Amino acid sequence: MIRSRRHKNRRNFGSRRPDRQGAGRSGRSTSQRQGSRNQSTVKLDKPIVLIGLMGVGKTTIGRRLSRSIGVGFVDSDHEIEKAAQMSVAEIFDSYGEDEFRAVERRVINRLMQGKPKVIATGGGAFMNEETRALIKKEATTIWLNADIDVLVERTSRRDTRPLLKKGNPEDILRNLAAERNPIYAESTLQVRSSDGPHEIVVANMVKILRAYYKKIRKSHPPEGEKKAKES
Ligand SMILES: Nc1ncnc2c1ncn2[C@@H]1O[C@H](COP(=O)(O)OP(=O)(O)OP(=O)(O)O)[C@@H](O)[C@H]1O
Ligand SMILES: O=C(O)C1=C[C@@H](O)[C@@H](O)[C@H](O)C1
Ligand SMILES: [Mg+2]
Repeated sequence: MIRSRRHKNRRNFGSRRPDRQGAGRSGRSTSQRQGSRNQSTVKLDKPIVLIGLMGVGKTTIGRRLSRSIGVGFVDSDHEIEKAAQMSVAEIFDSYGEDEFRAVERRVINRLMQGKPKVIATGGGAFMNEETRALIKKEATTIWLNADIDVLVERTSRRDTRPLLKKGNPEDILRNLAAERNPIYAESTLQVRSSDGPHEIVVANMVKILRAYYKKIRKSHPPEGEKKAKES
């Protein structure tokens, strides 16, 4: 089992609670403070979990989405790297993918506790049966999707994804899309991550989220509202 270098005596290092990470003296995270300036705060009942292939924008779009709706943001790959004090590539090299997936499940479980926030996952997280069951039970999921040629270009910008080093990145992404897309399609919502400014994708996400919350709150009004209607 991977052990945190910072927490050598702690087993299951992925279980540390993150609630106040990135929080300033106000106790609110940077993205919460920035979000409150944008006047588009959305009240979340559950975390929003972003899923999709490598390079689709889970991290960069997710961070912007969190600012835009005034909630916190965390990224499971970054949290794993922080806890292990190793990069994702080093974890794959030293411990293998199975161990990475086990740590990823624990970290995502921890990240879903506490105040609802936006959580960007690694591209393979939702493919793990246990992790998927946990995410589907506890979160609203958004599948970010894009064409393969767009993903090839975006992932070519950084050499940090171990799965893409095993051969031709375009072939690997095509195979992963064929295998994963039917599973990603189990998400609550889907959004295209087309090329162009990130803000356009974020605005589209906010629109789709608002429509979804409106629909579910109409069919399942919060307890307070239900009582008011009954009386
Ligand atoms: N909608 C978009 N338009 C233009 N560029 C984008 C868009 N979304 C992401 N990018 C760019 O693509 C690259 C990869 O994005 P990002 O790291 O957010 O992907 P990811 O889904 O988190 O990937 P991974 O699963 O490997 O963590 C970054 O350079 C990012 O700025
Ligand atoms: O798609 C995947 O399986 C991965 C995506 C990255 O975010 C990392 O989580 C890791 O490189 C594996
Ligand atoms: Mg990412």
